[in-house]
Amino acid sequence: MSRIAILGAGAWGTALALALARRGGHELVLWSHSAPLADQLNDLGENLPYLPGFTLPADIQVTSDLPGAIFEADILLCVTPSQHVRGIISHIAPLLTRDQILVSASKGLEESTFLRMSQVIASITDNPCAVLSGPSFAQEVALGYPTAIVAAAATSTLAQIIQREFSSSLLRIYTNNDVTGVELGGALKNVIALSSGVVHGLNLGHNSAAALITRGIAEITRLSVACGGRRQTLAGLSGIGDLVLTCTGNLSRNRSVGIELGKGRHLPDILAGLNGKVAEGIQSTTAALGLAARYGVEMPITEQMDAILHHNKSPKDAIRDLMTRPGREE
Ligand SMILES: NC(=O)C1=CN([C@@H]2O[C@H](COP(=O)(O)OP(=O)(O)OC[C@H]3O[C@@H](n4cnc5c(N)ncnc54)[C@H](O)[C@@H]3O)[C@@H](O)[C@H]2O)C=CC1
Ligand SMILES: O=C(CO)COP(=O)(O)O
Repeated sequence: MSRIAILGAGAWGTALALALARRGGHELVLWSHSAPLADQLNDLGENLPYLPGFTLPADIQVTSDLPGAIFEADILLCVTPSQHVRGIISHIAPLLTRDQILVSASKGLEESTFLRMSQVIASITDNPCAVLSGPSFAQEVALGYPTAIVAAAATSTLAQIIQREFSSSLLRIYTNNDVTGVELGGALKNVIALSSGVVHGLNLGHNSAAALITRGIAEITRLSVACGGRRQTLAGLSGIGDLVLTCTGNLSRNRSVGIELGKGRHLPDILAGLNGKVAEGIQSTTAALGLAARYGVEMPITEQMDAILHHNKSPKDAIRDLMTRPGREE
């Protein structure tokens, strides 16, 4: 039996803990950065703030003791919001043994450095690192609905270890050795999901959403290829798969934030209503534009999203400016 430490007790960490518990075969520890939340999880057996309605099996250990959680863990599944990954990995790096595997399931870019999560991790430790990404609303995974995602690692051996350890009849895992494409697909779809929410909030119908999904994958692919990813990866689960899910699914937080922006609400008010839940696209928009500038890649939707989020541009003006750009070949 291997021991898996799940670092992050938000919706996704909790849903993965439930999926792994159902699968069986692992000793599971779920770490929360918040001691009161860990106590509440232990007392109630339910994650009320982030994933209410699901009972955590008693054999999942819940703790806020980070060194204790990672001690003798074979796999450390890092599933905190992206902007906290550096702090947590820096904290545990001196405690890691060489063969402990790190897996990032966070979907975002570091706002200040534009780095993907596996790059953040590699800048701190040489431990093996893989990535999990793909279309997977936490609530649906917790409900046990069939879900397919990708395990990406530089070597197929490592990707296959993750495939083997996480697969079940409800969670199908494909492998991929294009870590760059898989991570950028997962992070950048959040930016387009925000924009898809904006057109929904403006009541602009289905054509506009389909246009954003299609032109969104075009700009995600351009940037990913410029960064060294494979075009084909963006046609997969962690590209178009996750993009379609989050641009159309009502469970997407990024899309929900976009809807509120489209309705004319201000970002600080919307964020206050999220009660600590993350919409990663907000920070990833800034980082994506930074990468786009570095590689000379055109990202018109991301640019307009940045203007709405961070420069008070009105959503209506942003859509008008997208529609009136000079004509292009598809
Ligand atoms: N919710 C979902 O359906 C999915 C989420 N993801 C990704 O998983 C990552 C985590 O998202 P969720 O679990 O949804 O989060 P969430 O929005 O449910 O909860 C926020 C999390 O941030 C934690 N947090 C707050 N301050 C912190 C700090 N200072 N240090 C460490 N942690 C802190 C909270 O304890 C909580 O675990 C994100 O990158 C997200 O994109 C990926 C797939 C599905
Ligand atoms: O990544 C997700 C599903 O694959 C969840 O998307 P949101 O963060 O927009 O809710």
